[in-house]
Formats: sequence, C-alpha cells, structure tokens
Amino acid sequence: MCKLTIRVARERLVAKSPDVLTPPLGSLAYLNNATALSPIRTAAMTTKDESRLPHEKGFHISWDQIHRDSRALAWRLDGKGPDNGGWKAIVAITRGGMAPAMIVARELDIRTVDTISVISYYSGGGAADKRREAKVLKSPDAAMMGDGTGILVIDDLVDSGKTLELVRAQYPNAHFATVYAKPEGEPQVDTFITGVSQDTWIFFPWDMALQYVEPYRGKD
Ligand SMILES: O=P(O)(O)OC[C@H]1O[C@H](OP(=O)(O)OP(=O)(O)O)[C@H](O)[C@@H]1O
Ligand SMILES: Nc1nc2[nH]cnc2c(=O)[nH]1
Ligand SMILES: [Mg+2]
Repeated sequence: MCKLTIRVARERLVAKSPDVLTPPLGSLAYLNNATALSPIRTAAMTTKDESRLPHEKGFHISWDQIHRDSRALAWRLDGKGPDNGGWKAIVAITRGGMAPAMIVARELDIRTVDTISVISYYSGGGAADKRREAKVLKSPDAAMMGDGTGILVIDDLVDSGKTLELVRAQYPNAHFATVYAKPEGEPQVDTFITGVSQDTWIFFPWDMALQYVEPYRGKD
C-alpha cells in the first residue's frame, strides 16, 4: 500500500520535473516561470525516512540548471536599471550569491562587481525560541554604494528573508534579485526566477558530489 502510494507520487513528479516544466531558453514563458516547482527525486533522498515521500526532502539544482536560471535572471533584469536601463554595479551576497552574480555580470556586461559578506545563524534558547539572525562581516565600497541606487544585489535564494532584510536596511534603493525564492522571503526580493515551497531545502551544485545510488526498487 505504502509502496504503491510512493510509485504514483514518483510518476507524477517525473512528469512535473523542472526540465519538463522549463520552457525553451529565452522564451517569454521561460522568463515568466516563477511558479512553485515540485522537487525531483535524486540520490540524497534515499535516506530512510518513512514519514516523508522522497520528493519532500530537497530540490537538487545542477550546475546546468543554476547557469540557465541565472541567465534567465539576467535577461529579466536587462534594461531595468535607473540609468537609461543600465546598472552601476553588481554586489554579490557571499557566498551563495557569487556564482549567480558572476553569470549575471557576464550576461549584462557589468564590470564592477563587489561583495557583501553576510553570515546567518540561529539564535535564541529552546527550539520554540529559535530565530534566524544575520550579521554583515564585510561591506562593499561605501562610496560606490551610496543608498544603493543603481546597484544590483544578487543572492542565490531568499528563504526567511533575514539576509536580504539586513542588506536592504543599509541600501534601501538597491534592487534585490535572487534566482530562487521561498514564500516567506518573497516580500524582500524585487526580482526572482523560480518560486520554491517553504518546506523544500534547495541543494546547490557547490554543496554536492556525484555518488552511487541504489535502484528505486532496491537490489536483488
Ligand atoms: O532568507 P534567509 O533565511 O536569510 O536565507 C537565505 C540565505 O541563506 C543562504 O546563505 P547562508 O547563510 O547559508 O550562507 P552561504 O551563502 O555562505 O552559504 C543563502 O545563500 C542565502 O544567502
Ligand atoms: N542551500 C540552502 N541554503 C539555504 N539557506 C536558507 N534556506 C536554504 C536552502 O533551502 N538551501
Ligand atoms: Mg548565502
């Protein structure tokens, strides 16, 4: 009974996998694809946890996917800056924002790229009291930043929104863009490409490695 349920879910998920959902590169439909994606089943989901379906554990992003989604972000931002459509500079939020920022900088031919180093952590006492906090470890060039006008601040994702909230407080006129966004953090982001449900953990290629995985139906 349980096995049947999982199989049905798996087939539905395969049909709705991001590759199938993603329209051709460069098409308007691709750029408007800011809808919640169903995570796909991959290697890291084989850990036994009977209380959850395999797809509930994570959304695994390949290098190819982050490259395509970051390019889509760049195209959406093209011509939207305050200086005749142009942007003054890009600021990547380290560390996760660095790869998308590099790709956007290349696509839009923006040569000035700086970083803001943010570390986030949980504070508070017991589990019920835990709060996400963020702290700036290194700021970008103050003269360049001003109040943020013309600056494109880029991160890989927004989750609780704490990281962007902190940076936005310092540069209120900057434009905040992420590749992925969870609902709680959406109010903090001006432009994003793909919405992901709040209970999904996004795994990035820089956090993963290829490894052997047992067949879905198990070994003989
Ligand atoms: O919206 P939030 O809840 O603040 O979460 C989003 C932030 O969390 C991750 O960074 P992380 O702090 O893990 O550090 P890293 O980029 O150095 O890996 C991610 O890259 C975002 O910057
Ligand atoms: N890699 C990763 N880092 C995060 N930080 C906050 N949420 C996430 C997430 O879903 N994935
Ligand atoms: Mg980060």
